[in-house]
Amino acid sequence: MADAKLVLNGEEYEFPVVEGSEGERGVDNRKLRGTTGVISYDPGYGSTGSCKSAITFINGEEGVLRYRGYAIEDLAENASFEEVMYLLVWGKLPNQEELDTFKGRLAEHATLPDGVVNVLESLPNTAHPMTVAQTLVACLGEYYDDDSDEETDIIRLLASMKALAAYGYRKTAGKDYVAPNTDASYAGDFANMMFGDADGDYNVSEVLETAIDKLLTLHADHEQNCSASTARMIGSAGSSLYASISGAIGALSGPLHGGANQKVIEMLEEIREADRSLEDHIDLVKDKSSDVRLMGFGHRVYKNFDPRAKILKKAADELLPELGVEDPALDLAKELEQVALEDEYFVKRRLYPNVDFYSGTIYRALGIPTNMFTVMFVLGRLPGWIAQWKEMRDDEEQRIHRPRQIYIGENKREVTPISER
Ligand SMILES: CC(=O)SCCNC(=O)CCNC(=O)[C@H](O)C(C)(C)COP(=O)(O)OP(=O)(O)OC[C@H]1O[C@@H](n2cnc3c(N)ncnc32)[C@H](O)[C@@H]1OP(=O)(O)O
Ligand SMILES: O=C([O-])CC(=O)C(=O)O
Repeated sequence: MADAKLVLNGEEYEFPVVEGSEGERGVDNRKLRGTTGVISYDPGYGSTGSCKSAITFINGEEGVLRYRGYAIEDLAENASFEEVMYLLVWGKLPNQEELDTFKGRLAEHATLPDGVVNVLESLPNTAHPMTVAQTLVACLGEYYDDDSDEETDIIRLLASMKALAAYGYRKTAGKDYVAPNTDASYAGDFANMMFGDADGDYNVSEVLETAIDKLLTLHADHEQNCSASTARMIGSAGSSLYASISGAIGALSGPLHGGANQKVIEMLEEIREADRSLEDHIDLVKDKSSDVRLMGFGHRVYKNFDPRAKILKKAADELLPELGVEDPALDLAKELEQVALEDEYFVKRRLYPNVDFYSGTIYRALGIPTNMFTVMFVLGRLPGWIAQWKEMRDDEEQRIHRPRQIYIGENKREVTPISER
């Protein structure tokens, strides 16, 4: 039986190849495209480049984030979310004519097909909004009876997402659906469908519209994170855009990923309700047996600071007074950040607030219910997922995503009769 080699933390180990595998059949793996005889063990893919990408650049040491070369700070300040969507998906900032055409196409596809609304109606009111979003995206493509092309699917999905998100909320709130307003901005239309009066005129304040627009931009892409990788993984099998994005929503819902924004507010509430000191909470987090993490802290790539967390903290400080909202959770979050950043445990592991730490206090001030926070993330991240999916599909080197494993199970065995086991 041949042995194969495993490289683990720079050291080589030998392990037996199970009979019948390529090694045994005498295929020299190294001669096959991209299949090496040595499989590196990299759980969680911490140091595996899964693709080449021209979309988003991150320097985790310096806290730099750029979409297509533009700094996140610049885009948040000087570009609308529609421009950012266009930039991510089509690779350039649109000129006025391109932007108008894009907005026109979004408006054309903004109304949800009746069948999708029927599916929404059939879901239980207790379903988590992320389950609702994932379900509706998975079936959206089934309700168009034409042979659509890739570009139309992209537009449809981008255009539908704001109604999918807002209607999910209105259904559980027992409110009538508000029709899309094709003259409004993306952020404004979402806000109107979410909070507007079904019979009333468009009446979204500039503060609300601007805040949502910026939040969406800040969340719009983040290279090969878990959900974007999921979209690429699913799409690499030739699966549809809808299937890929639906899977990405499932990945984002997890508390270690986008679901952390909901968990942060729940954690802050729990600390307040239990009247627990911040030091005690930090001790709980540090106690590995508690399995409690400081939600909204830590990041695979940022090891110094997350630029979005800085922007969001400042935005929360400015926006809450502007909205006339006082939220003790914001002060608590700031104090908790301070206590954590002075603690050796966090310093040593280079754990800092991530994008999810302050976003929830803003969502809450805007009137968005806690269980909708991660759906807000979906709304922002959608163009990033689409851009990643499209880039993968357009890449000539692309092939089905298929990591290998280090088999650690039993070697070849034979079935013994049940009476002898
Ligand atoms: C949009 C986003 O997805 S941003 C991330 C949102 N998620 C969260 O906020 C959840 C809390 N954070 C985490 O769980 C992690 O920091 C993640 C998932 C973001 C990154 O995980 P990884 O890169 O795999 O880091 P990993 O889990 O290996 O952590 C490294 C060390 O720091 C510790 N650590 C990491 N994050 C935290 C945290 N938030 N609280 C306490 N300890 C933490 C780990 O226990 C580990 O300690 P050890 O070396 O003693 O075992
Ligand atoms: O990049 C990651 O691992 C998580 C993510 O999506 C983000 O921070 O926006």
